[in-house]
Amino acid sequence: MCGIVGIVGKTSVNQTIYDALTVLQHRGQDAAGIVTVDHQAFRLRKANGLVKDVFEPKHMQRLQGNAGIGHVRYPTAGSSSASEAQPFYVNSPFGISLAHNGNLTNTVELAEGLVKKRRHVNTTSDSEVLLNLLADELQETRSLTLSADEVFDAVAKVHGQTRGAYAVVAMIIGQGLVAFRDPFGIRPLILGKHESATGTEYMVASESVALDAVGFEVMRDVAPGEAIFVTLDGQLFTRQCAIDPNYAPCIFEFVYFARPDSTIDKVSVYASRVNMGAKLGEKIKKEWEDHDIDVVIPIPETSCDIALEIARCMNLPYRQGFVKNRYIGRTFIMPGQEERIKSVRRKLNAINTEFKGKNVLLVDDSIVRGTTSEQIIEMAREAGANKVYFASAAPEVRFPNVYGIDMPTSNELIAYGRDADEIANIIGADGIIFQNLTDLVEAVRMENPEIKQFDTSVFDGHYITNDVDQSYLDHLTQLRNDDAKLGRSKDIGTNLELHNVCHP
Ligand SMILES: O=P(O)(O)OC[C@H]1O[C@H](OP(=O)(O)OP(=O)(O)O)[C@H](O)[C@@H]1O
Ligand SMILES: NC(=O)CC[C@H](N)C(=O)O
Ligand SMILES: [Mg+2]
Repeated sequence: MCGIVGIVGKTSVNQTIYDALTVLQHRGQDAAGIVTVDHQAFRLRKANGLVKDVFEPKHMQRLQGNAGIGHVRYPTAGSSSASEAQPFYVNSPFGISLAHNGNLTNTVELAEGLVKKRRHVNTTSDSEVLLNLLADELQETRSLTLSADEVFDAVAKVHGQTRGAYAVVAMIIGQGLVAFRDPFGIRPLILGKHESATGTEYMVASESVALDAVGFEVMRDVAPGEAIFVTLDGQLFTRQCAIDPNYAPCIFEFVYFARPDSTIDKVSVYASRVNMGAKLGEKIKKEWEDHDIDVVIPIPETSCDIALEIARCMNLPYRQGFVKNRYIGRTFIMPGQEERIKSVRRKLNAINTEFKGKNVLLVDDSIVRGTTSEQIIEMAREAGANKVYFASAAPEVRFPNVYGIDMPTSNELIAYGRDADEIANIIGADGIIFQNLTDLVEAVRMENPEIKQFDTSVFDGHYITNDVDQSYLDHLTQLRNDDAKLGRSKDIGTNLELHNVCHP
């Protein structure tokens, strides 16, 4: 789940993009990049690492210009090499740079098509394919100055060919900023503005929190299928570019990915999590009528708001029994299972007094691979808990994700082919309870009933783009299982590296 940002400002945008990326860091910890437009040249800095480590003062100085885009990466395609960090660049037409959140499901077919058009894609990244596709459509225009309609026609043609999830920002030299969202709006994208002394500045970002952090005011969500074009002198154009847009945002954004202080598609992520807590609390009361739970304890950080509501609903005390090391990032989006396992104990530590002799209900937003729950239950027992129950605010995750969350194989999912008792057994819980899918959907929809459906594929195997079959999933397994990823990581550095050219 990557984070993207794009700004057309009236003064230098480097610091604003940097600041926006720091509050989108929870969406991708592997790599970061910024491109700015400095007169007729792109300035680029991208590398592996966190935002604070990637951009040193010397890089920031080079990132001159009043317009730019930025990206934080959590890889779901290709390798994790720095050369596959984003934004990507292509020199024709005009010079285009692009950053993408999501994952295409027909990358192979699109890449083959590009080869036939004599376009070269140098990496295994789906985002570089997407950039070349956009470039190829823009190439059809003949004018030196693009009109908004020419840009929108190109986006419409991109929609016509691509399948999967994509929220995109792209910068075209001499022309402006383009942003668009796939026809299902699977990944989030929001538009904002800032009235400066010299005119209106526009910004698009993955989450509203990025706008808040840099003093931009939210205008609205970019609609599924819609495109935004902001000229370099600050004129805003918008158009629906999909033939049949069909709102179906990814429900996992609300469960886990997004920050609670963001609003996505008019849904407060925080409020939706509180609703998840209320629904799950009711279910626990109903199904475990004679429970002997003494205390509710969240597994920081994402589940805290959910657990607090469960405790309120069940009339039980809520205690922060685990302390989170604030310097360790999110474990789920770390690249390898070994690192994820090690990081749970580095990240969370128990306060023994909160567990000693008690029957505790541990709450998490979700159980995916079971990496966290298994170790946390062990820690609760080591801390002296009597019984350890477990509640998950999301239903059992049984199907791979193909839209920008890196869980490509069923086998790695703890709930795959197992019922609740078997899962409880493996993670060592005395009892386990999962949210119902209908309750989860309702918890989010309560905040915006206009959303009629969500992508819930990880729970029910129904892939909203209707193009995902078993052979595609098998292909994905082959491509992205841990061994394959490890193999590819050895290639790091062998790609043509068209980035970080430094003029001292
Ligand atoms: O079953 P698993 O494969 O372990 O995945 C689920 C866990 O991973 C996430 O936490 P993470 O540490 O990534 O982030 P957080 O601090 O935002 O909760 C999520 O909140 C669950 O705790
Ligand atoms: N999580 C994402 O949005 C990933 C974007 C893109 N597919 C990549 O791997 O870089
Ligand atoms: Mg967590």
